[in-house]
Amino acid sequence: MNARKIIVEILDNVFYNAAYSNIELTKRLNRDNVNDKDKGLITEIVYGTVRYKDKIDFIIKNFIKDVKLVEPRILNILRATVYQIMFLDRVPSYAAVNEAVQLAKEVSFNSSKFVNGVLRNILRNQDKDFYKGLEPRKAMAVNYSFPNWMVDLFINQYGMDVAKKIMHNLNNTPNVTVRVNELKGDYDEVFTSLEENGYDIAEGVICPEAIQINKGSNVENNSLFKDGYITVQDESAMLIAPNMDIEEGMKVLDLCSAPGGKTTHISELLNNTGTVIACDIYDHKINLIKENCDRLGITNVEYKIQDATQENKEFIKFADRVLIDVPCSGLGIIRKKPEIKWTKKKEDLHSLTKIQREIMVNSWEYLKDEGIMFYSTCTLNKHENEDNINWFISQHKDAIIEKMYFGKADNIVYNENGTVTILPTEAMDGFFLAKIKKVSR
Ligand SMILES: C[S@@+](CC[C@H](N)C(=O)[O-])C[C@H]1O[C@@H](n2cnc3c(N)ncnc32)[C@H](O)[C@@H]1O
Repeated sequence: MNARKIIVEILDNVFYNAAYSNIELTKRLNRDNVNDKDKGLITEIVYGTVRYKDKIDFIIKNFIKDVKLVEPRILNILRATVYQIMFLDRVPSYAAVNEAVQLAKEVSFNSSKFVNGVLRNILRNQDKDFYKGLEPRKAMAVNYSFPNWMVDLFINQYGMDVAKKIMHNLNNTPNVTVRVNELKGDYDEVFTSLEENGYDIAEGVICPEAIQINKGSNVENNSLFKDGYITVQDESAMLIAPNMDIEEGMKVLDLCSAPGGKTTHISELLNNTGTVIACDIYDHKINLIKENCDRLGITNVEYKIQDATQENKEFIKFADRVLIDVPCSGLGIIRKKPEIKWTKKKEDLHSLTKIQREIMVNSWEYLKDEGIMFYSTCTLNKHENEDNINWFISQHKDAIIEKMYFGKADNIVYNENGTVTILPTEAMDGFFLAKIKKVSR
Protein backbone atom coordinates (compact mmCIF):
# COMPACT_ATOMS: atom_id res chain seq x y z
CA MET A 1 0.00 0.00 0.00
CA ASN A 2 1.06 3.59 -0.69
CA ALA A 3 3.20 4.97 2.19
CA ARG A 4 1.30 8.30 2.40
CA LYS A 5 -2.01 6.45 2.64
CA ILE A 6 -0.69 4.35 5.53
CA ILE A 7 0.48 7.55 7.26
CA VAL A 8 -2.92 9.21 7.00
CA GLU A 9 -4.75 6.07 8.15
CA ILE A 10 -2.47 5.84 11.21
CA LEU A 11 -3.04 9.53 11.97
CA ASP A 12 -6.82 9.02 11.66
CA ASN A 13 -6.61 6.29 14.29
CA VAL A 14 -4.33 8.25 16.62
CA PHE A 15 -6.21 11.57 16.44
CA TYR A 16 -9.78 10.33 16.11
CA ASN A 17 -9.83 6.85 17.70
CA ALA A 18 -7.42 7.37 20.64
CA ALA A 19 -4.93 4.81 19.27
CA TYR A 20 -1.30 4.83 20.47
CA SER A 21 1.11 5.89 17.72
CA ASN A 22 3.77 3.28 18.58
CA ILE A 23 1.28 0.39 18.63
CA GLU A 24 -0.45 1.58 15.47
CA LEU A 25 2.88 1.94 13.66
CA THR A 26 4.08 -1.54 14.66
CA LYS A 27 0.76 -3.05 13.58
CA ARG A 28 0.65 -1.35 10.18
CA LEU A 29 4.34 -1.68 9.30
CA ASN A 30 4.25 -5.42 9.93
CA ARG A 31 0.83 -6.00 8.35
CA ASP A 32 1.29 -4.03 5.14
CA ASN A 33 4.60 -5.54 4.07
CA VAL A 34 6.35 -2.19 3.89
CA ASN A 35 9.98 -1.98 2.70
CA ASP A 36 12.66 -0.69 5.10
CA LYS A 37 13.00 2.71 3.36
CA ASP A 38 9.27 3.40 3.59
CA LYS A 39 9.19 2.12 7.18
CA GLY A 40 11.64 4.87 8.14
CA LEU A 41 9.69 7.55 6.25
CA ILE A 42 6.30 6.50 7.63
CA THR A 43 7.64 6.39 11.20
CA GLU A 44 9.24 9.80 10.89
CA ILE A 45 6.19 11.51 9.37
CA VAL A 46 3.70 9.92 11.80
CA TYR A 47 5.72 10.76 14.93
CA GLY A 48 6.58 14.23 13.59
CA THR A 49 2.99 15.08 12.71
CA VAL A 50 1.68 13.89 16.09
CA ARG A 51 4.49 15.70 17.92
CA TYR A 52 3.93 19.01 16.10
CA LYS A 53 0.14 18.81 15.67
CA ASP A 54 -0.66 22.13 17.36
CA LYS A 55 2.11 23.99 15.56
CA ILE A 56 0.97 22.55 12.23
CA ASP A 57 -2.68 23.38 12.95
CA PHE A 58 -1.68 26.90 13.89
CA ILE A 59 -0.02 27.31 10.48
CA ILE A 60 -2.94 25.71 8.63
CA LYS A 61 -5.39 28.08 10.38
CA ASN A 62 -3.67 31.00 8.63
CA PHE A 63 -4.94 29.64 5.32
CA ILE A 64 -8.35 28.17 6.13
CA LYS A 65 -11.40 30.05 7.41
CA ASP A 66 -12.59 27.37 9.83
CA VAL A 67 -10.52 24.23 10.46
CA LYS A 68 -13.50 22.63 12.24
CA LEU A 69 -15.33 22.48 8.91
CA VAL A 70 -12.54 20.50 7.21
CA GLU A 71 -13.30 16.82 6.79
CA PRO A 72 -11.20 14.86 9.36
CA ARG A 73 -9.36 12.70 6.77
CA ILE A 74 -8.54 15.81 4.71
CA LEU A 75 -7.23 17.60 7.79
CA ASN A 76 -4.80 14.75 8.41
CA ILE A 77 -3.67 14.79 4.76
CA LEU A 78 -2.93 18.51 5.23
CA ARG A 79 -1.18 17.97 8.59
CA ALA A 80 1.15 15.23 7.30
CA THR A 81 2.03 17.32 4.24
CA VAL A 82 2.67 20.52 6.21
CA TYR A 83 4.97 18.46 8.44
CA GLN A 84 6.93 17.40 5.37
CA ILE A 85 7.08 20.94 3.97
CA MET A 86 8.12 22.59 7.24
CA PHE A 87 10.22 19.96 8.98
CA LEU A 88 11.59 17.41 6.51
CA ASP A 89 14.41 18.14 4.10
CA ARG A 90 14.50 14.68 2.61
CA VAL A 91 11.11 15.02 0.85
CA PRO A 92 10.83 17.68 -1.90
CA SER A 93 7.83 19.87 -1.08
CA TYR A 94 6.29 19.68 -4.56
CA ALA A 95 6.36 15.85 -4.38
CA ALA A 96 4.68 15.89 -0.95
CA VAL A 97 1.96 18.22 -2.29
CA ASN A 98 1.34 16.05 -5.37
CA GLU A 99 0.98 12.95 -3.19
CA ALA A 100 -1.45 14.81 -0.91
CA VAL A 101 -3.60 15.88 -3.87
CA GLN A 102 -3.73 12.29 -5.17
CA LEU A 103 -4.78 11.01 -1.74
CA ALA A 104 -7.46 13.69 -1.40
CA LYS A 105 -8.91 12.60 -4.75
CA GLU A 106 -9.90 9.36 -3.04
CA VAL A 107 -12.19 11.46 -0.85
CA SER A 108 -13.59 13.67 -3.61
CA PHE A 109 -12.54 15.82 -6.54
CA ASN A 110 -13.51 18.99 -4.64
CA SER A 111 -11.37 17.90 -1.68
CA SER A 112 -8.35 17.47 -3.92
CA LYS A 113 -8.82 21.00 -5.32
CA PHE A 114 -9.11 22.34 -1.78
CA VAL A 115 -5.96 20.49 -0.62
CA ASN A 116 -4.06 21.68 -3.68
CA GLY A 117 -5.08 25.31 -3.07
CA VAL A 118 -4.26 25.34 0.64
CA LEU A 119 -0.90 23.57 0.29
CA ARG A 120 0.30 25.72 -2.62
CA ASN A 121 -0.63 28.80 -0.61
CA ILE A 122 1.40 27.47 2.36
CA LEU A 123 4.34 26.72 0.04
CA ARG A 124 4.32 30.33 -1.20
CA ASN A 125 4.27 31.65 2.40
CA GLN A 126 6.67 29.24 4.09
CA ASP A 127 8.92 31.98 5.40
CA LYS A 128 6.13 34.03 6.97
CA ASP A 129 6.44 34.75 10.72
CA PHE A 130 3.32 32.93 11.86
CA TYR A 131 3.84 33.76 15.56
CA LYS A 132 4.10 37.54 15.25
CA GLY A 133 2.14 39.36 17.96
CA LEU A 134 1.51 36.27 20.06
CA GLU A 135 1.82 36.63 23.82
CA PRO A 136 5.19 34.98 24.82
CA ARG A 137 3.80 31.89 26.62
CA LYS A 138 1.35 31.23 23.80
CA ALA A 139 4.18 31.63 21.26
CA MET A 140 6.20 29.12 23.27
CA ALA A 141 3.29 26.66 23.36
CA VAL A 142 2.81 26.91 19.60
CA ASN A 143 6.49 26.81 18.82
CA TYR A 144 7.28 23.72 20.93
CA SER A 145 3.81 22.40 20.13
CA PHE A 146 2.63 21.68 23.67
CA PRO A 147 -0.78 22.40 25.22
CA ASN A 148 -0.86 25.61 27.29
CA TRP A 149 -1.40 23.79 30.58
CA MET A 150 1.71 21.62 30.11
CA VAL A 151 3.82 24.67 29.26
CA ASP A 152 2.55 26.35 32.45
CA LEU A 153 3.23 23.21 34.50
CA PHE A 154 6.82 22.91 33.26
CA ILE A 155 7.54 26.62 33.77
CA ASN A 156 5.90 26.77 37.22
CA GLN A 157 7.63 23.63 38.48
CA TYR A 158 11.07 23.90 36.83
CA GLY A 159 11.56 27.56 35.83
CA MET A 160 11.78 28.96 32.31
CA ASP A 161 15.20 27.65 31.22
CA VAL A 162 14.70 24.05 32.33
CA ALA A 163 11.14 24.06 30.99
CA LYS A 164 12.43 25.02 27.54
CA LYS A 165 15.04 22.25 27.68
CA ILE A 166 12.42 19.73 28.76
CA MET A 167 10.10 20.63 25.88
CA HIS A 168 12.93 20.69 23.37
CA ASN A 169 14.12 17.25 24.44
CA LEU A 170 10.63 15.77 24.59
CA ASN A 171 10.38 16.69 20.90
CA ASN A 172 13.45 14.58 20.08
CA THR A 173 13.11 11.45 18.01
CA PRO A 174 13.61 8.62 20.49
CA ASN A 175 16.47 6.20 20.17
CA VAL A 176 16.17 2.48 20.89
CA THR A 177 18.08 1.02 23.82
CA VAL A 178 18.29 -2.63 24.76
CA ARG A 179 19.21 -4.36 28.00
CA VAL A 180 21.36 -7.45 27.85
CA ASN A 181 19.87 -10.47 29.64
CA GLU A 182 22.76 -11.82 31.68
CA LEU A 183 20.81 -15.05 32.31
CA LYS A 184 21.42 -15.95 28.67
CA GLY A 185 24.38 -14.01 27.37
CA ASP A 186 27.40 -11.99 28.20
CA TYR A 187 27.39 -8.23 27.41
CA ASP A 188 30.44 -8.31 25.11
CA GLU A 189 29.15 -11.31 23.16
CA VAL A 190 25.75 -9.70 22.62
CA PHE A 191 27.43 -6.42 21.62
CA THR A 192 29.53 -8.21 19.00
CA SER A 193 26.55 -10.22 17.71
CA LEU A 194 24.50 -7.04 17.22
CA GLU A 195 27.38 -5.51 15.25
CA GLU A 196 27.68 -8.66 13.14
CA ASN A 197 23.93 -8.38 12.49
CA GLY A 198 24.57 -4.97 10.91
CA TYR A 199 23.47 -2.69 13.75
CA ASP A 200 25.22 0.61 14.37
CA ILE A 201 25.45 0.55 18.18
CA ALA A 202 27.10 2.16 21.18
CA GLU A 203 27.38 1.51 24.89
CA GLY A 204 24.66 3.02 27.06
CA VAL A 205 25.15 6.46 28.57
CA ILE A 206 24.65 5.39 32.18
CA CYS A 207 23.67 1.72 32.65
CA PRO A 208 26.31 -0.99 32.30
CA GLU A 209 23.80 -3.46 30.79
CA ALA A 210 22.56 -1.00 28.13
CA ILE A 211 23.31 -0.94 24.40
CA GLN A 212 22.08 1.95 22.25
CA ILE A 213 20.92 1.10 18.75
CA ASN A 214 21.76 4.06 16.54
CA LYS A 215 20.82 2.50 13.22
CA GLY A 216 19.47 -0.81 11.99
CA SER A 217 16.24 -2.66 11.32
CA ASN A 218 13.61 -3.24 14.02
CA VAL A 219 15.51 -5.11 16.71
CA GLU A 220 12.38 -6.95 17.84
CA ASN A 221 12.48 -8.88 14.56
CA ASN A 222 16.06 -10.00 15.23
CA SER A 223 16.87 -13.46 16.60
CA LEU A 224 18.84 -11.95 19.51
CA PHE A 225 15.57 -10.44 20.72
CA LYS A 226 13.39 -13.43 19.83
CA ASP A 227 15.77 -15.81 21.63
CA GLY A 228 15.76 -13.66 24.77
CA TYR A 229 19.26 -12.18 24.79
CA ILE A 230 17.94 -8.62 24.92
CA THR A 231 14.96 -6.56 26.08
CA VAL A 232 14.01 -3.17 24.66
CA GLN A 233 14.05 -0.73 27.58
CA ASP A 234 14.88 2.93 28.10
CA GLU A 235 17.99 3.57 30.18
CA SER A 236 16.03 5.58 32.74
CA ALA A 237 13.86 2.52 33.41
CA MET A 238 16.99 0.36 33.63
CA LEU A 239 18.13 2.32 36.69
CA ILE A 240 15.44 0.91 38.92
CA ALA A 241 16.07 -2.82 39.49
CA PRO A 242 19.83 -2.46 40.18
CA ASN A 243 19.04 0.16 42.85
CA MET A 244 16.60 -2.03 44.77
CA ASP A 245 19.47 -3.82 46.58
CA ILE A 246 18.21 -7.18 45.31
CA GLU A 247 19.79 -10.29 46.82
CA GLU A 248 19.32 -13.86 45.64
CA GLY A 249 16.41 -15.69 47.28
CA MET A 250 14.39 -12.55 48.03
CA LYS A 251 10.62 -12.19 47.72
CA VAL A 252 9.72 -9.26 45.48
CA LEU A 253 6.32 -7.80 44.72
CA ASP A 254 5.88 -5.77 41.54
CA LEU A 255 2.43 -4.25 41.87
CA CYS A 256 2.19 -2.47 38.48
CA SER A 257 4.18 -4.84 36.38
CA ALA A 258 3.00 -4.98 32.77
CA PRO A 259 4.55 -5.38 30.26
CA GLY A 260 7.24 -6.59 32.62
CA GLY A 261 10.31 -4.51 31.74
CA LYS A 262 11.29 -4.08 35.36
CA THR A 263 9.93 -7.44 36.60
CA THR A 264 12.22 -9.26 34.18
CA HIS A 265 15.18 -7.08 35.15
CA ILE A 266 14.57 -7.95 38.85
CA SER A 267 14.37 -11.67 37.98
CA GLU A 268 17.62 -11.44 36.05
CA LEU A 269 19.31 -9.87 39.10
CA LEU A 270 17.82 -12.58 41.33
CA ASN A 271 19.41 -15.06 38.92
CA ASN A 272 16.03 -16.84 38.77
CA THR A 273 16.07 -17.49 42.55
CA GLY A 274 13.49 -16.33 45.11
CA THR A 275 10.08 -15.20 43.88
CA VAL A 276 8.76 -12.23 41.98
CA ILE A 277 5.00 -11.75 42.04
CA ALA A 278 4.06 -9.70 39.02
CA CYS A 279 0.67 -8.01 39.38
CA ASP A 280 -1.33 -5.79 37.06
CA ILE A 281 -4.91 -4.64 36.99
CA TYR A 282 -5.47 -5.78 33.39
CA ASP A 283 -5.88 -9.43 32.49
CA HIS A 284 -4.62 -9.01 28.91
CA LYS A 285 -1.48 -7.23 30.12
CA ILE A 286 -0.54 -10.18 32.35
CA ASN A 287 -0.05 -12.16 29.12
CA LEU A 288 2.53 -9.61 27.97
CA ILE A 289 4.54 -10.17 31.16
CA LYS A 290 4.33 -13.95 30.67
CA GLU A 291 5.47 -13.71 27.04
CA ASN A 292 8.47 -11.61 28.08
CA CYS A 293 9.43 -13.96 30.92
CA ASP A 294 9.18 -17.02 28.64
CA ARG A 295 11.28 -15.36 25.95
CA LEU A 296 13.98 -14.39 28.47
CA GLY A 297 14.14 -17.80 30.19
CA ILE A 298 12.75 -16.45 33.47
CA THR A 299 11.29 -19.05 35.81
CA ASN A 300 10.80 -17.34 39.19
CA VAL A 301 7.75 -15.18 38.39
CA GLU A 302 4.19 -15.75 39.56
CA TYR A 303 1.39 -13.71 38.00
CA LYS A 304 -1.62 -12.07 39.59
CA ILE A 305 -4.40 -9.85 38.31
CA GLN A 306 -4.84 -7.33 41.06
CA ASP A 307 -5.92 -3.74 41.59
CA ALA A 308 -3.10 -2.25 43.67
CA THR A 309 -5.43 0.36 45.17
CA GLN A 310 -7.25 -2.48 46.99
CA GLU A 311 -5.55 -4.02 49.99
CA ASN A 312 -4.66 -7.73 49.64
CA LYS A 313 -4.36 -9.28 53.10
CA GLU A 314 -2.35 -12.26 51.73
CA PHE A 315 0.57 -9.94 51.04
CA ILE A 316 0.88 -8.31 54.48
CA LYS A 317 4.57 -8.37 55.57
CA PHE A 318 5.31 -10.74 52.67
CA ALA A 319 7.97 -8.93 50.67
CA ASP A 320 11.61 -7.98 51.02
CA ARG A 321 11.15 -5.52 48.17
CA VAL A 322 8.09 -3.87 46.66
CA LEU A 323 8.24 -2.05 43.35
CA ILE A 324 5.45 0.38 42.53
CA ASP A 325 5.98 1.74 39.03
CA VAL A 326 2.68 3.53 39.32
CA PRO A 327 0.25 4.63 36.58
CA CYS A 328 1.09 8.29 35.92
CA SER A 329 0.60 11.17 33.51
CA GLY A 330 3.57 10.01 31.39
CA LEU A 331 4.95 13.51 30.71
CA GLY A 332 8.49 12.10 30.70
CA ILE A 333 7.91 9.72 27.80
CA ILE A 334 6.39 12.14 25.29
CA ARG A 335 9.35 11.41 22.96
CA LYS A 336 8.04 7.87 22.56
CA LYS A 337 4.31 8.58 22.93
CA PRO A 338 3.81 12.09 21.50
CA GLU A 339 0.01 11.77 21.59
CA ILE A 340 0.25 12.18 25.39
CA LYS A 341 0.47 15.91 24.61
CA TRP A 342 -3.06 15.85 23.25
CA THR A 343 -4.76 13.04 25.16
CA LYS A 344 -3.68 13.84 28.71
CA LYS A 345 -5.82 16.49 30.41
CA LYS A 346 -4.93 18.68 33.36
CA GLU A 347 -8.01 17.34 35.18
CA ASP A 348 -6.50 13.79 35.04
CA LEU A 349 -3.60 14.75 37.30
CA HIS A 350 -5.56 14.99 40.53
CA SER A 351 -7.16 11.55 40.28
CA LEU A 352 -3.78 10.02 39.36
CA THR A 353 -2.20 11.43 42.52
CA LYS A 354 -4.99 9.89 44.59
CA ILE A 355 -4.45 6.44 43.00
CA GLN A 356 -0.68 6.69 43.48
CA ARG A 357 -1.09 7.47 47.18
CA GLU A 358 -3.50 4.56 47.67
CA ILE A 359 -1.00 2.23 46.03
CA MET A 360 1.83 3.52 48.24
CA VAL A 361 -0.18 3.02 51.42
CA ASN A 362 -1.05 -0.60 50.53
CA SER A 363 2.40 -1.56 49.37
CA TRP A 364 3.89 -0.32 52.62
CA GLU A 365 1.82 -2.93 54.47
CA TYR A 366 3.23 -5.67 52.22
CA LEU A 367 6.81 -4.88 53.16
CA LYS A 368 8.79 -6.70 55.86
CA ASP A 369 10.71 -4.62 58.41
CA GLU A 370 13.99 -3.37 56.91
CA GLY A 371 12.43 -3.91 53.45
CA ILE A 372 12.58 -1.41 50.59
CA MET A 373 9.69 0.10 48.64
CA PHE A 374 10.75 1.56 45.32
CA TYR A 375 8.41 4.18 43.82
CA SER A 376 8.85 5.27 40.22
CA THR A 377 7.00 7.24 37.56
CA CYS A 378 7.68 8.25 33.98
CA THR A 379 6.35 11.74 34.56
CA LEU A 380 7.89 15.11 35.38
CA ASN A 381 4.87 16.45 37.28
CA LYS A 382 6.17 17.14 40.79
CA HIS A 383 2.76 16.54 42.39
CA GLU A 384 3.02 12.89 41.32
CA ASN A 385 6.69 12.76 42.31
CA GLU A 386 8.37 14.71 45.13
CA ASP A 387 5.06 15.92 46.62
CA ASN A 388 3.67 12.38 46.83
CA ILE A 389 6.82 11.13 48.54
CA ASN A 390 6.85 14.04 51.01
CA TRP A 391 3.21 13.33 51.82
CA PHE A 392 3.96 9.62 52.34
CA ILE A 393 6.94 10.27 54.61
CA SER A 394 4.90 12.70 56.69
CA GLN A 395 2.33 9.93 57.26
CA HIS A 396 4.74 7.08 58.03
CA LYS A 397 7.17 7.43 60.90
CA ASP A 398 8.84 4.12 59.98
CA ALA A 399 9.76 5.33 56.47
CA ILE A 400 13.07 6.91 55.48
CA ILE A 401 14.23 7.93 52.04
CA GLU A 402 17.48 6.28 50.97
CA LYS A 403 19.66 8.42 48.75
CA MET A 404 20.77 7.13 45.34
CA TYR A 405 23.69 8.24 43.22
CA PHE A 406 24.05 7.72 39.48
CA GLY A 407 27.06 9.95 38.91
CA LYS A 408 27.14 13.54 37.76
CA ALA A 409 25.17 14.32 34.63
CA ASP A 410 23.31 17.44 33.49
CA ASN A 411 19.98 15.63 33.33
CA ILE A 412 20.13 13.88 36.70
CA VAL A 413 18.57 15.97 39.46
CA TYR A 414 19.24 14.91 43.05
CA ASN A 415 16.23 16.37 44.84
CA GLU A 416 16.47 17.82 48.33
CA ASN A 417 14.36 15.04 49.84
CA GLY A 418 16.70 12.30 48.52
CA THR A 419 14.63 11.32 45.48
CA VAL A 420 15.94 11.56 41.91
CA THR A 421 14.45 13.11 38.78
CA ILE A 422 15.83 12.18 35.39
CA LEU A 423 15.21 14.94 32.86
CA PRO A 424 14.66 13.82 29.28
CA THR A 425 17.60 13.94 26.85
CA GLU A 426 18.28 12.59 23.38
CA ALA A 427 19.09 9.25 25.00
CA MET A 428 16.84 9.00 28.06
CA ASP A 429 13.19 9.39 29.02
CA GLY A 430 12.07 11.64 31.86
CA PHE A 431 11.69 9.59 35.03
CA PHE A 432 11.36 9.83 38.79
CA LEU A 433 12.75 7.42 41.40
CA ALA A 434 12.32 7.16 45.16
CA LYS A 435 13.79 4.46 47.39
CA ILE A 436 12.08 4.18 50.78
CA LYS A 437 13.26 1.93 53.58
CA LYS A 438 11.05 0.55 56.36
CA VAL A 439 12.82 0.95 59.67
CA SER A 440 11.75 -0.22 63.13
CA ARG A 441 11.25 2.80 65.40
C1 LIG B 1 4.07 2.48 34.13
S1 LIG B 1 3.23 1.06 33.71
C2 LIG B 1 4.26 -0.19 34.35
C3 LIG B 1 5.43 -0.54 33.49
C4 LIG B 1 6.16 -1.76 34.01
N1 LIG B 1 6.56 -1.62 35.39
C5 LIG B 1 7.38 -2.09 33.18
O1 LIG B 1 8.49 -1.80 33.57
O2 LIG B 1 7.21 -2.67 32.11
C6 LIG B 1 1.94 1.03 34.85
C7 LIG B 1 1.14 -0.25 34.87
O3 LIG B 1 0.19 -0.15 35.95
C8 LIG B 1 -0.97 -0.81 35.56
N2 LIG B 1 -2.05 -0.29 36.44
C9 LIG B 1 -2.81 0.81 36.29
N3 LIG B 1 -3.64 0.95 37.34
C10 LIG B 1 -3.37 -0.07 38.18
C11 LIG B 1 -3.90 -0.48 39.43
N4 LIG B 1 -4.87 0.20 40.05
N5 LIG B 1 -3.42 -1.60 39.99
C12 LIG B 1 -2.43 -2.33 39.39
N6 LIG B 1 -1.90 -1.99 38.20
C13 LIG B 1 -2.36 -0.88 37.61
C14 LIG B 1 -1.13 -0.52 34.11
O4 LIG B 1 -1.91 -1.50 33.48
C15 LIG B 1 0.33 -0.52 33.63
O5 LIG B 1 0.65 -1.77 33.10
